Amino acid sequence: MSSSMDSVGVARLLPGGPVADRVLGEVAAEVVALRAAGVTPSLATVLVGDDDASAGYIRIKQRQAAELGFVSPHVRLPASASQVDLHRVIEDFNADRGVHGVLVQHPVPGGLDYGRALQVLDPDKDVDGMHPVNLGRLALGLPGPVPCTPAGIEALLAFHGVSVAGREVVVLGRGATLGRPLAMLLAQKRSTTNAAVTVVHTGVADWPRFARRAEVLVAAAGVPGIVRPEHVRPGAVVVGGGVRYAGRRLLPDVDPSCARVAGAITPRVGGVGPTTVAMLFRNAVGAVRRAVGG
Ligand SMILES: Nc1nc2c(c(=O)[nH]1)N[C@@H](CN(C=O)c1ccc(C(=O)N[C@@H](CCC(=O)O)C(=O)O)cc1)CN2
Repeated sequence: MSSSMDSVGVARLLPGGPVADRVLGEVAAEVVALRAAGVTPSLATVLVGDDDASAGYIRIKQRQAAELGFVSPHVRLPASASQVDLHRVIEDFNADRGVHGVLVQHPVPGGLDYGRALQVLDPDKDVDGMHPVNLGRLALGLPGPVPCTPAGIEALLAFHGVSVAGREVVVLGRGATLGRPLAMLLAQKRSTTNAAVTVVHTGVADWPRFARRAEVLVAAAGVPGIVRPEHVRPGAVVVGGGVRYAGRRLLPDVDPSCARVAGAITPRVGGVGPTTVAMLFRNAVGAVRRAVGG
């Protein structure tokens, strides 16, 4: 771990931008090599409904795909689409040998089941690492796509020299997209992981007791402002992973005043978010490699 545990005052910032730039640079080099070998990487995107924030993220991903040299077919379904409509789109992309990766933006409108839709997706084309087969691989430490935000957090900590090996990491939140996969990831036996991980959730009345123990505290609750300075061990590393959206406005779990107590902290904007998009493309290029047998 860095010297952050020794100093209390104004926390060192842990931006995600440079981490994303590095990962995207590696992906870009791979895309050049794939194209030189006659392979055109393809990442399909699916958006259901009219959620502004989701439409914005799809635009970001489409733009990034084009910059990196991916083709990126897109299907937008109306909010009135049925589960069967959504499954049909996914099945069509599954069957298309020219499409290497598929992402379904979440959340999907109420009435649709994102988890069921993921089960229809070919696990080899699952660039979000959220198919049960891929979460199973993560649980067993087998190679495969890792959910983007957890993978981004691991990369962000490693990039900034925050070692979690042998450290007490507390993940506040147990959701399928962040808390649970992150806990599995950080507990793995690798140089950038190997942590002593505790998962606690806001249904545990005494969750602050666990949070205050953490040398690295990851907020993954999706409850705006829930993590406050009194929940942070002085000098700890605080990672803001969880967010909730009010329209397009992002409401993070971590109150900015935590920077007074933490040794290091991700910024409210430009922290974990950019690494999420970068990891999507790392997974996407992995899907291309699997498809072409590389
Ligand atoms: N299929 C998926 N759906 C969703 C995912 C995902 O990984 N796969 N994650 C989020 C949304 N998301 C990407 O899809 C995403 C969220 C936030 C950011 C980001 O960079 N945010 C900025 C803040 C911008 C602001 O203030 O509004 C930041 O953190 O600096 C990128 C991607 C849910 N859906």
